Amino acid sequence: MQSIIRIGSRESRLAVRQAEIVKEAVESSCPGVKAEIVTMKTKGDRILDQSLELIGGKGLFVKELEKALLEGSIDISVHSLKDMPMEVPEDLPIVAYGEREDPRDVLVYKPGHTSVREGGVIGTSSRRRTIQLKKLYPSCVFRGIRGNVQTRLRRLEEEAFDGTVLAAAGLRRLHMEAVIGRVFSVEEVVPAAGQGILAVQGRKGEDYSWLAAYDCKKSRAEAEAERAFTAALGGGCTSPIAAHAQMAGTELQLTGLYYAGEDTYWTQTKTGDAGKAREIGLALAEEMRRR
Ligand SMILES: NCc1[nH]cc(CCC(=O)O)c1CC(=O)O
Repeated sequence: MQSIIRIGSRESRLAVRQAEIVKEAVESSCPGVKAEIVTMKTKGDRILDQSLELIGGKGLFVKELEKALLEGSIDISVHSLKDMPMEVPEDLPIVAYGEREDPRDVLVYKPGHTSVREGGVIGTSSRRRTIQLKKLYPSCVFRGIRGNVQTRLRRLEEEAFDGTVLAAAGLRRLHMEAVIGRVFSVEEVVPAAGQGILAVQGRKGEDYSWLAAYDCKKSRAEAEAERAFTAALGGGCTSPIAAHAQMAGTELQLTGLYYAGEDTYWTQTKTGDAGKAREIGLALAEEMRRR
């Protein structure tokens, strides 16, 4: 095994922090192995003035890193699983899943405030978050706010936003829990497939046994159920599909959110054998589509 591992990452603070989490895990479980982080700017990071859905979707955050993996300039790359397209190239599979951080969405208030005023403006570019928050804040207006965590918090402070929705996981990894105003339960706001899970992408056929200690079987099962559901309903790009799985013992419970158009949606839960995570995802998608 080579003793210097190169970990590819996007340049944002959150992305680098996530790569560091994997670096620390690998270095501590494999004595003698050192890792270095190689950062690159992706198209998704460069184009901030347009909706992701319009410029090409989630793939924009991973393409540059996939090219580097294929060329061999990095050995693995670390991503938020939530940002990975449902179809991963066959030669660049996900080779490990991190233990899940807090999967919930949170609301951050404008500095100095403890609520969102009646008729206030909530910043989010996510249709998944918008349709669910409209029920909780029926008087509010929802406006797009792209950019990484730091950019969004700055815009919340400087622009006409009363609150913004972020993933708890990102804030916790950055040790920024202090900005959290309200935490939404996974029933109030069903998270995106993979939210809170880190995905390590690698090259097919390569020996990644040094990641075995990092790989989390529970995250893998939950991710497979959530991503199978989302992929089956054509999500991941423009439709606001949500899915959240929880594995306990040998059981896995999956809640899916099905979007029927014009802000109409419903949720449904299915439980089954955790060893059949993908099948649960596909079956729930089928049941919800037929309803
Ligand atoms: N789209 C950006 C993104 N991708 C993953 C996370 C959070 C970390 C995670 O879900 O693991 C975030 C930030 C956010 O939604 O607030």
